[in-house]
Amino acid sequence: MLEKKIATDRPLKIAVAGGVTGGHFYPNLAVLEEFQKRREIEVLYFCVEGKIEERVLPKFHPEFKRFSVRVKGLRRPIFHPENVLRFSKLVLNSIIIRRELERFSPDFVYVSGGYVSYPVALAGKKLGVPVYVQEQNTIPGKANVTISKFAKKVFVSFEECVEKFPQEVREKIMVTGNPIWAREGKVELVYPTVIVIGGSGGSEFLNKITLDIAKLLPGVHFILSTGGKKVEGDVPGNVQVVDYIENMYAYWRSVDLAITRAGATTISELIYFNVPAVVVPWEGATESHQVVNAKIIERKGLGVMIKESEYEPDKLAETIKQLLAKGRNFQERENPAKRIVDEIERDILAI
Ligand SMILES: CC(=O)N[C@H]1[C@@H](OP(=O)(O)OP(=O)(O)OC[C@H]2O[C@@H](n3ccc(=O)[nH]c3=O)[C@H](O)[C@@H]2O)O[C@H](CO)[C@@H](O)[C@@H]1O
Repeated sequence: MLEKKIATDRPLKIAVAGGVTGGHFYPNLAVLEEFQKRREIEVLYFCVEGKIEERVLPKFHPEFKRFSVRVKGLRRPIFHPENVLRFSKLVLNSIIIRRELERFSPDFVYVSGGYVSYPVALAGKKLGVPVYVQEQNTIPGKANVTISKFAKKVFVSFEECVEKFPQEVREKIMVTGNPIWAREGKVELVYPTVIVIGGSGGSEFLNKITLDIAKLLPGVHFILSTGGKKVEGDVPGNVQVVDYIENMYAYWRSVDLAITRAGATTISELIYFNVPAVVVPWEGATESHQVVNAKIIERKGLGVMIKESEYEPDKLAETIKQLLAKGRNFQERENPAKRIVDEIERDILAI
């Protein structure tokens, strides 16, 4: 089928969904900013009420239109009684989303998972515009697998993700890497500084081990992002506690080491900015995907994975000393956002 191509001299209209957690949201921001470097764009971002995208977007991109949906994801296991109400709300929201999308009339839809991605992608399909879906993890989320069946292209971050999609969609998959939100900038820090990031929502476990380790390593400065989670216990003088860091790209470039959970986007950022790391996967994540993610850091020789059950303060302090002694080989790679934007432009623009 010969598709109508879009003229390059008018703004591109992009409908976007993906958020709730930073792991889904920041890769979208990276792609939108890459488009913005190249041409004028108009964006309608479908946010989930009260979540990260609703908070961060207006600060960095007040020019983007936003539409907030009040929704909660379905509970696992799927036959949970509360899901009856949640499912009805999803249906109602789907109708509202479709109406908003028609009104905006996008050139294409771009989604990255999380619970509004599916209704937005489906509405895009019904409207007859191309739908693109991006997966951050090694194991794809259920919504993304469903969307992949009618998507024009599927962008994945890791090679091992391809075989997790049904056979019939594999030819639409491109292994691009996970787009990185990498604006310009660095921060001035004392040497050595270790940053602790428990994903976008923080981690009580990482909060706890930071306090232990900081006592054992008084000469090391720690920055602990709690994601708003409580820090229990006395905070030593060498630990700086913050609720959330809005300019992570500047910190990734400037720290000497990171201690993190193994969310896919965090892992991709560690690799992109080449940050030595101790990675402690959250083992409750769906299908233990964080353990799979964490192993990538080991394979790349960038750091070590420690499981919660294997944690011993003295051993971890020793590992940190060794990684710090090795130093940092700062190096930025090509941003996967470029490959994704190149591909979409080739598809839809009359160039
Ligand atoms: C609990 C949960 O559902 N976790 C999932 C979620 O996690 P989560 O949102 O925690 O995902 P990631 O760890 O992958 O990404 C966190 C993002 O937030 C940013 N950040 C974090 C702290 C901070 O202070 N400032 C800041 O900007 C990081 O730089 C990164 O861009 O999405 C990931 C990607 O789909 C999944 O792999 C995770 O398993």
